[in-house]
Amino acid sequence: MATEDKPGLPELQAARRKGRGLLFWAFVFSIFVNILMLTGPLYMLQVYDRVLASKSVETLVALSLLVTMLYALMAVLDYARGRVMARIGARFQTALDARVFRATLQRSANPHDRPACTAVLRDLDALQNLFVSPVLTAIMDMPWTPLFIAAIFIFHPVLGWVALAGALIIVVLALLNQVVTAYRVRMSQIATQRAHAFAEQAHEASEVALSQGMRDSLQTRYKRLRNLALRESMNANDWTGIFTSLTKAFRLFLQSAILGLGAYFVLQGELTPGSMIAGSILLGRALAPVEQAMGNWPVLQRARAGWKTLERFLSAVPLPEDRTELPVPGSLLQANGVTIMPPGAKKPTVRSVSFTLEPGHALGIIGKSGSGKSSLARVLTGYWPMAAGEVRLGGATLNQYDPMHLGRHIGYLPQTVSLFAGTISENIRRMSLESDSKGVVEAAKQANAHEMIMQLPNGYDTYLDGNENQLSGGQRQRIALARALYGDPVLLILDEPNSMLDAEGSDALNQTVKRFKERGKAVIITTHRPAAIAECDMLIVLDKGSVVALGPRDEVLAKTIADPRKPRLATARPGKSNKVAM
Ligand SMILES: Nc1ncnc2c1ncn2[C@@H]1O[C@H](COP(=O)(O)OP(=O)(O)OP(=O)(O)O)[C@@H](O)[C@H]1O
Repeated sequence: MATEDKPGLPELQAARRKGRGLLFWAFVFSIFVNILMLTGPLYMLQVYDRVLASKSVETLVALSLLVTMLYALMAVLDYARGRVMARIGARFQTALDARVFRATLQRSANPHDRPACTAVLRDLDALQNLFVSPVLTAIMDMPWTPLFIAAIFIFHPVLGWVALAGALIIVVLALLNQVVTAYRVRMSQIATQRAHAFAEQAHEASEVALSQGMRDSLQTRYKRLRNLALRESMNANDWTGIFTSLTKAFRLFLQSAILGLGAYFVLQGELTPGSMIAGSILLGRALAPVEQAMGNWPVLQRARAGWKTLERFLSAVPLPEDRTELPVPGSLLQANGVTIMPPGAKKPTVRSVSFTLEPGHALGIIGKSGSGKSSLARVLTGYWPMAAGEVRLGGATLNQYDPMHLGRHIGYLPQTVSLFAGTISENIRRMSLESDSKGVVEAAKQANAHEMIMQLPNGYDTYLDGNENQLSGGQRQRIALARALYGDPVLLILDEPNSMLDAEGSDALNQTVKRFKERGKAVIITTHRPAAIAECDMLIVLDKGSVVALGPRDEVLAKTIADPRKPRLATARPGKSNKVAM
C-alpha cells in the first residue's frame, strides 16, 4: 500500500531512523561479541588437544590468562551493545512522545476513541521496551548461527549436517510458536486494555461508586475483565512455554548428540577430543540466539502489534499543515448554517444555526437539556469540527487559525470543569511553563476569583493534585473562569458558567461579563439559569438542535413567554428555584 494512504508510516520510520547511527555501532559490537564467543570452544580445543597432549602447565596458564582477558573484553562489548540498544529505544520514544500525545489529545474529542488513546501510549512503551529486551540483540546474533554451523562442518561434515538439521528444526519450532501464539497474545492485550480502561473509569467515578454502593458490582465487573485478560495471557504463555521448553530440551539433546557422535568419530580416529567438545559448545552458541529470541517472542509480538496500531493512529490524525499566523482578530463572530455532528455520532444534533455577534455584545444560548447548547459552544471554540456551515472570528474562518493561536484568542469555560495537577497559578496560565504572575493575577481579578484564591492557605501557589474534592465546585468554576480570561482573549464562551455559583458568585460573574463587553469584546453564554443572561444583549433559543427564536433578549423573552408551546425562560422568583423552565 502506498505511504500516502498511511501517512503515519513515514513518521514511524523517521523515528526509527533516528537510531540508525547507533544501530551501526550495535552491529559493530555484535561482530566482536560473536567473534569472542569462539573463545570458549577454542580454549577447549587447545586444552584438550594441546595442553593435555603436551602436559605443559605454562601453556595452560598462558591460555587461561588470555581467555580471562577475552571474556572480560566480551563482557564490556556486550554491556556497550546493551547500552547502545537502550539509547536507540530512548531516541525512538523521544522522537514520537510529543507527537503521539498530541494525536491522543486530538482524538480524545471523540469519547469512543478515549480508551484507544490510553492504549496507544502503552503501544509506544511496548516499542521502546523491544529495544531494551534481549530479543533484538538475539536477532542481531542470528546471522552468526550459519557461521558457527559452518565451523562445525570443518570439524566433521556429519556433525555439520546434524547441527544444520537441528538448527532448522529449532527455526521451524520458532515459526510455529509465532503462528500459534500471535492471535492469543493479541487477545490478551485487548482484554488487559479493557480491564485498565474500566479501572481508570471506576477511579474517576469513585465518588459515585462509593457513595452509591456500587463498589461490589464494579469490583465483580473488574474481576471478570481481569480474569478474561488473565485467561488469554495464560493461554498465550502456556503455548509459548510449550515451544520454549521443547526448544530448550531439543537444543540440549542436540548438544549431547553432537558430543556422542563426536566421541564415535574420535574412537574412529576421524576427530580429536578437543574438536568433539568444541563442536558441542559451538552448536550451543549457534542455537542460543534462536532460543533467546523465542523466549522473548511475546515482547516482539507486542511491539509489532504496537507498531501497527501506532501507524493506524498517526495516519488517522495527520500533522496539521503550517498556517500563516494571523494577527489578533477582532471580536466579531459570525456563524453561518452551522450543523453539528458530534464526533462518533451518526446524525446531526444541531442544524443550520446562523447568527452574528457584534463586538461589545453578549449572546445567550438557552434551551432544554439536550437541545444542543454545549455542542454549539464546542464548535464555536473549534474543539469539535462542523458537519456543515462556517464560523468566522474577526472575518477569518476558524480553520484559518492555527489551533494553538485560536485557543489564545478564545476563552472557554466548559460545563464540566477540569483542573490539572499543578498550582492554581499554573492552572490559570493554562499550564504554561513560563511564569506570568501579572497576567495570572489580572485574569483572577477579572474573574472575581482573586480574593477567594488569596484566602486559600497557599494562595496562588496552592497545589491542586487533581482531587476534585480539594476545592468546592464554585471555587473550581471561578478558577476555570480566570483560566478562560487569561491572555486577554477576544471572545469568551461560557457553558453554564453559574451552575455552581451562589447568588453572590452569579453577580460577580455578570460584572465580569459586563467589563469584558465594555472593552469591546464578545461573550457567549449557554445557560439554564435566568441570572446568567442578565448581561446578554441577544438570545438564541434552541430546541432539538434548531433555532426556534433569535433576537434581542427582551424581545425573545417576551415572545417565548407569550407562546406556551415554545421553550420559555422562567422568571426568577425569590425563594423559588432559579432554573430555566422549558
Ligand atoms: N459525543 C457525542 N456523541 C453523540 N451524541 C452526542 C455527543 N455529545 C452530545 N451528544 C448529543 O447531542 C445532543 C445535544 O447535547 P448537548 O450536550 O449539546 O446539549 P445541551 O443543550 O448542552 O444539554 P444540557 O443543557 O443538558 O447540557 C444530545 O442529544 C446529546 O445526546
